[in-house]
Amino acid sequence: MSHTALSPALSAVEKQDFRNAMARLGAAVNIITTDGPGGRAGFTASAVCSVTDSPPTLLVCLNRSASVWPTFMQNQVLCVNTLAAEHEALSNLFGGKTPMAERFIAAEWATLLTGAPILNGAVASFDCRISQTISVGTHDILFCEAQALVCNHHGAGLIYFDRGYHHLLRQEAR
Ligand SMILES: NC(=O)C1=CN([C@@H]2O[C@H](COP(=O)(O)OP(=O)(O)OC[C@H]3O[C@@H](n4cnc5c(N)ncnc54)[C@H](O)[C@@H]3O)[C@@H](O)[C@H]2O)C=CC1
Ligand SMILES: Cc1cc2nc3c(=O)[nH]c(=O)nc-3n(C[C@H](O)[C@H](O)[C@H](O)COP(=O)(O)O)c2cc1C
Repeated sequence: MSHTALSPALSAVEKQDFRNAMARLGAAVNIITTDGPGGRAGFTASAVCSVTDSPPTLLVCLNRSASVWPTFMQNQVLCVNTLAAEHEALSNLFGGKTPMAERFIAAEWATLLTGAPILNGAVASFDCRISQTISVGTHDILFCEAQALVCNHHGAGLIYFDRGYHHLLRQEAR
């Protein structure tokens, strides 16, 4: 049986159409930090998700053209700091272009096991070692095995949806 390929004009998804559709997927906002021999760095990421609880693993997608990419590759440790509603301005600071020292001075940080900066007041922080990296297109998928956790059960979460920030409150807190 022969198959007729769809013409590229019908099957190809334009980059901008893909982005417009992706903008409709609400996602938590995170600041991903690292520290170690390569120095300290951090960036804002919405492309983060849970992979498996055994071993406890998340993934983070990082654009290889980001200024922070070499630092993460050198350090091989990172912390996924999931932001609270109050961290909207911080999210923009870590979202690109701002010099690294100016990003970190705007908040308070601690460390746990790996030395990656833990953000004070984050709704959750996952202190991780990078266990595996896979390149897909422009991005690297970093598989991150949690070594230690901080979980904050109070306060509102921060969601990025339709190219804007939204605050999430538990139903009973409204
Ligand atoms: N996964 C990523 O690398 C993301 C990058 N961004 C960057 O933040 C800035 C502002 O983004 P928006 O206001 O949401 O407008 P936008 O039109 O650039 O992006 C809309 C949506 O498309 C997806 N997206 C954007 N750039 C992407 C990329 N290079 N690779 C894969 N998916 C991508 C994201 O889900 C994003 O929310 C842009 O520079 C964008 O590239 C934002 C969200 C995710
Ligand atoms: C809301 C938001 C979500 C983002 N999500 C991602 C992401 O998941 N992956 C990524 O590589 N960049 C993401 N970015 C862009 C990076 O934060 C930005 O490229 C990074 O700070 C490096 O910028 P620089 O090269 O100017 O340092 C996001 C930006 C914003 C504002």
